[in-house]
Amino acid sequence: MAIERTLSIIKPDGLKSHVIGKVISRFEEKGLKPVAIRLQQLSQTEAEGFYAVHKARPFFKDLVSFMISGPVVLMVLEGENAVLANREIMGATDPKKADKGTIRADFAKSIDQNTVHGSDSLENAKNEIAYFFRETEIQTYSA
Ligand SMILES: Nc1ncnc2c1ncn2[C@@H]1O[C@H](COP(=O)(O)OP(=O)(O)OP(=O)(O)O)[C@@H](O)[C@H]1O
Repeated sequence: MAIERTLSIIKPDGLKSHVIGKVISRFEEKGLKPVAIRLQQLSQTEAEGFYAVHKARPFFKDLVSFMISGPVVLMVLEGENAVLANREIMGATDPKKADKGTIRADFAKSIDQNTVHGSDSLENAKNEIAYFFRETEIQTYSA
C-alpha cells in the first residue's frame, strides 16, 4: 500500500447546502487526512485552466460557470491509495448512478452539481495539487 496525496474540491453546491463538515468527516472516517485546506472563490481563468482537459466538451461552459458561482473548498487529502480511495468515497460522477453511502449519492443534486471533485490518477493529482497549493501550505501529521 502506498501513501498518496490527491486533490479534493468541495464544489459550490456543497457549500450552499452546508455539508463541508459532513464531507470532510467522510474522508477522515476512511483514513484520508486533510493536509491542506483553503476556502477560495475561483476566478474564471483559474476554473478554465483547472478543467482545460474538458475544453471541447459540450458541458465545459456550464461547468466553469458553476465552479465560479460561489466559493469552493480546496483540499489535499493524504492516505493509503488516496487517489482511488477518494474516488470510491465520492461515488460515480452522476449521483443517480452513485452507490448508496457515497458523497455524491447522499449530497449531490445532479451530474453538473455533484458536490465534489477528486483527481482521477496519481499523475493528475500531482498536477492538480501543484495548481492550487505550494508545498509549504501542506502540513502532514501522524495519527
Ligand atoms: N454529461 C455531463 N453534463 C454536465 N456536467 C458534466 C457531464 N459530465 C461531466 N460533467 C461535469 O464535469 C465534471 C468533470 O467530468 P469528469 O468526466 O472528469 O467527471 P469526474 O472525474 O467524476 O468528476 P471530477 O473531475 O469533478 O472529479 C463532473 O464532475 C461534472 O461536474
